[in-house]
Amino acid sequence: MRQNREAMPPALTLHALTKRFGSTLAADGVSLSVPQGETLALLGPSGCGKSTVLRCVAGLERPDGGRVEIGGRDVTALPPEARQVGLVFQDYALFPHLSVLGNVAYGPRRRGVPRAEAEARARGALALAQVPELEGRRPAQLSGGQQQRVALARALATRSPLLLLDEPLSNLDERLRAELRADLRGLFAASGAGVLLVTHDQREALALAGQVAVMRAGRAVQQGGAAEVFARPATAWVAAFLGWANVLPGPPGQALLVPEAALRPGEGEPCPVIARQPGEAGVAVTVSHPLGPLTLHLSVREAAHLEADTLRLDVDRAGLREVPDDR
Ligand SMILES: Nc1ncnc2c1ncn2[C@@H]1O[C@H](COP(=O)(O)OP(=O)(O)OP(=O)(O)O)[C@@H](O)[C@H]1O
Repeated sequence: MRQNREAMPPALTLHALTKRFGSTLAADGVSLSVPQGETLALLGPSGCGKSTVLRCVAGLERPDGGRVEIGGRDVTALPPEARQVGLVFQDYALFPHLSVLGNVAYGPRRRGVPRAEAEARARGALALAQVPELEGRRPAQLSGGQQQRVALARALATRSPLLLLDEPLSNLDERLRAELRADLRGLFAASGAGVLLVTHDQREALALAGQVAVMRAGRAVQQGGAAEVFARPATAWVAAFLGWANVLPGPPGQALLVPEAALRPGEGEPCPVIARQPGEAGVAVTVSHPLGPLTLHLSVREAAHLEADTLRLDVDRAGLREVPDDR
């Protein structure tokens, strides 16, 4: 199976995709690839161009330059309906006058699949999204989380080789988001589709995607395996965006990345504690260290090392990395 997949063209390839809105360069030569059956998260702060890239892939925006290939086919000039993609946006956009089953069967029906077959596919997709019991309801009779599952089922029912999701969990409360996040990865795998997922949420990217592309001001600044990108950010800006607490000034033009794994509380010289914040499983403390202010999370047991207003802290210098400071 795996060999077959590798021999197949990627689900999606972008070559130097560029899109302007007036003087805003929303996408600035973005190149990336989503292998068959894999999920790539497009991750970046608000306004960096994530949705623009996704909309160009879907055919909802026309790029000013570059090429979009889906399954090895150049679709740059094709209208959305000819592109074979399943779309899930943050506002669901279900048809209010159709039942859930009608909504989910709509895609295959439009592609000429006979009604019985389209409804069978829709039921299969609703089962995958774990809401088969909702098929007779109208969208107005669904909760936000249910609507989002139906929107996912609708995208799955198209059996498109590429699914595009724009902040699919952002309208849900924290509990529902955690619940659906846990299901999505399995759902993506079961679909076999390539998935391009837009999110500004680092945790969501890490939980859902094997691959990550970090975007900043229209450009894809770092791409790779999700764990690798999080563990080895290429620049200070990427590290800070990914939530690294300790990005310290380095030699001119450089920053020093200090992973928490390089910090040894309870060893070394006493350092003054300059801030402390209770967390879920212990306490986050910031100490003044000769390298700069360092923040670390202490378990309840490690917090025993805190003495009055100091913490002994040793830094394993072998674990530090210098990267360009592009902040
Ligand atoms: N239709 C449009 N007309 C003019 N400018 C636009 C349009 N769509 C997007 N932009 C601009 O292009 C840039 C990228 O927007 P985009 O929506 O792609 O960012 P994003 O990363 O998806 O942001 P968010 O996370 O806030 O949704 C922004 O500066 C935005 O204001």
